[in-house]
Amino acid sequence: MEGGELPGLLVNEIGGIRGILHSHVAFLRKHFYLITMKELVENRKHLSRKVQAIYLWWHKPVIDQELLQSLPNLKVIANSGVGMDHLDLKLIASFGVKMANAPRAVSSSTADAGMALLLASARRLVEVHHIAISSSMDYCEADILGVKISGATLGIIGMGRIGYKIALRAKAFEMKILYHNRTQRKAQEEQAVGATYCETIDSLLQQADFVMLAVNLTPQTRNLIGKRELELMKPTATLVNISRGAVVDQEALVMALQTGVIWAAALDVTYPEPLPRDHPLLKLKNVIITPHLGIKTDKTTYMITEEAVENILAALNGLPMPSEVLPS
Ligand SMILES: O=C(O)[C@H](O)CO
Repeated sequence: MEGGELPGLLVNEIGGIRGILHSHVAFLRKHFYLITMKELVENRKHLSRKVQAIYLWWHKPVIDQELLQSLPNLKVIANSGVGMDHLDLKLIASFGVKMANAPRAVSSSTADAGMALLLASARRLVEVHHIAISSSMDYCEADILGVKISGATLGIIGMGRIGYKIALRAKAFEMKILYHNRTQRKAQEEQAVGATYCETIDSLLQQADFVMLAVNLTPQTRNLIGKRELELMKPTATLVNISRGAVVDQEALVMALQTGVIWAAALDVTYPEPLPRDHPLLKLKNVIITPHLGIKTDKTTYMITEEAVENILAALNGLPMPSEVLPS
């Protein structure tokens, strides 16, 4: 069955490690004739002309010149997340192909994940879980003392949708909120959560008990937090990263955590992902690492697919796309 006149949608695979979720297939098939990369490779002559859209799941399939050249009717690529750092936007645009991300769907869950990491790190949940399930349950109270959340200062770097949702959550936890935003000051958001704007990242780093990274990865934010920045942080502070691993100089971070320059780190993102099993970050007690958990809830992933479909259909029908991303 070829889906009648439905437009062809290329996906990496269905299920598996880098495939769209089985639970989304029926919904996608209402609108598209689904083609997997394997099917495309096996039947290029027949299928390549059918592909009008690509839905990227966990950055797959890889979009390169060869793939773009092989799909003469491709009109739009939708990404299952907000970060587009894995794509060469200029290359894609040069083929006349539009692009979209999914900012509406991802922000709440990513902010939840950031807050979960902050809380887990502050109260040492992973360490105490291991104590609780160990046979002896012997521990010295002084060894599991954490950081009090209410009254502590959170510094958010990047006050976009996700940064703002983190601020809303932090307000409910009675935290003092500082933020820095590279492009513009966010007066409305500031007022809504009682946040204080820091002109410079340095001043935020010096004051915060928790630093939350919520920026996109761009050439300007790569290695934004290096040795110098870590040394500006309080020795009692925690770094939480929910953006991209490459925003932090990981070697400098390892050193800072090993030598007590900062107290702890909680990372949803690293480079590479996953880290090699012998990576020093995996050996440190003052680090919590989650495997890019941000969007991973049943409802969020479904909403992402809905947002992708909305964008693809708009592009195919010549309508404005709700979350179009233009090359900068
Ligand atoms: O970019 C995002 O929205 C998440 O990191 C998932 O890729």
